[in-house]
Amino acid sequence: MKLEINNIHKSFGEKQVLKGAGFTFEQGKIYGLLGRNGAGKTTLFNCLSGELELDQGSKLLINDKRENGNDNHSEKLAPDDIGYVFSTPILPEFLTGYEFLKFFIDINKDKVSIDKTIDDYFDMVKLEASDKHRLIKGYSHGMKNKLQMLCFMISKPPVILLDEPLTSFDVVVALEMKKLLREMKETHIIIFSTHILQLASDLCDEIVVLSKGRLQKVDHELLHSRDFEDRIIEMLGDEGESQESGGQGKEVQ
Ligand SMILES: Nc1ncnc2c1ncn2[C@@H]1O[C@H](COP(=O)(O)OP(=O)(O)OP(=O)(O)O)[C@@H](O)[C@H]1O
Repeated sequence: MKLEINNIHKSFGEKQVLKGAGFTFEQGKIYGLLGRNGAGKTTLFNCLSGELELDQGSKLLINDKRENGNDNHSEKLAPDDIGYVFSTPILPEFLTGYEFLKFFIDINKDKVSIDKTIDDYFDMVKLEASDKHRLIKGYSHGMKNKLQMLCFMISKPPVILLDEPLTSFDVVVALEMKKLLREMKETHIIIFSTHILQLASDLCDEIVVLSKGRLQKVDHELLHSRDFEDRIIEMLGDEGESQESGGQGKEVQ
């Protein structure tokens, strides 16, 4: 399975944020999306999730399965294909975690593993028994993110977007979530935005930089090299070069 985005443009009034962003994201990998403040990472996620209309461009989900004699079956990315973990989680605060999850499981009955109970799901993200029956309103940011992650483990959308989620987790939970994401990547396309370079090099299989409205892949070799941070900072600071580069998934070495 692949997510192919082509020539995405998005402006707010006079401000052009995405200027022909293109890239192919593959199942089985965690992609780290890096970019300066205001580069357009959230805008890109909102365009992918359908929160925002594209001004121009396309987004296709390509399944590598044989259908009607064709090897690849591609279709427009639909909102249901996306699981979006917001940096500020949006959840019904007037319900308890347990009530919310029960409701979510009920409306996703067809997708739920029958061998799992609500408590099993809570155990998967290590949410304390005492917290399950508390109102979501009183949950910490990290606990709300965990609940969002649980929703995607239930509804299993093929593409998961995470907008700086791990920054709100304590070290123990962050480790658990990293483990979870590594397990989930086999069956999903996972893209997460972060400003923490250490986290990106530790967790991600590929790094993609959003600069001047376009996406650039960072050479895989660089990911675990000693020059990684210096090179990324150079790329993020090098506005002129990225504007000239064309950026349709261009690899930076
Ligand atoms: N709804 C909107 N209306 C007008 N301008 C917007 C809107 N959403 C985003 N922008 C502008 O688009 C640009 C990109 O914003 P975006 O939030 O996508 O950046 P970001 O890379 O996620 O930034 P950060 O790392 O600081 O979270 C910013 O200049 C922002 O002010």
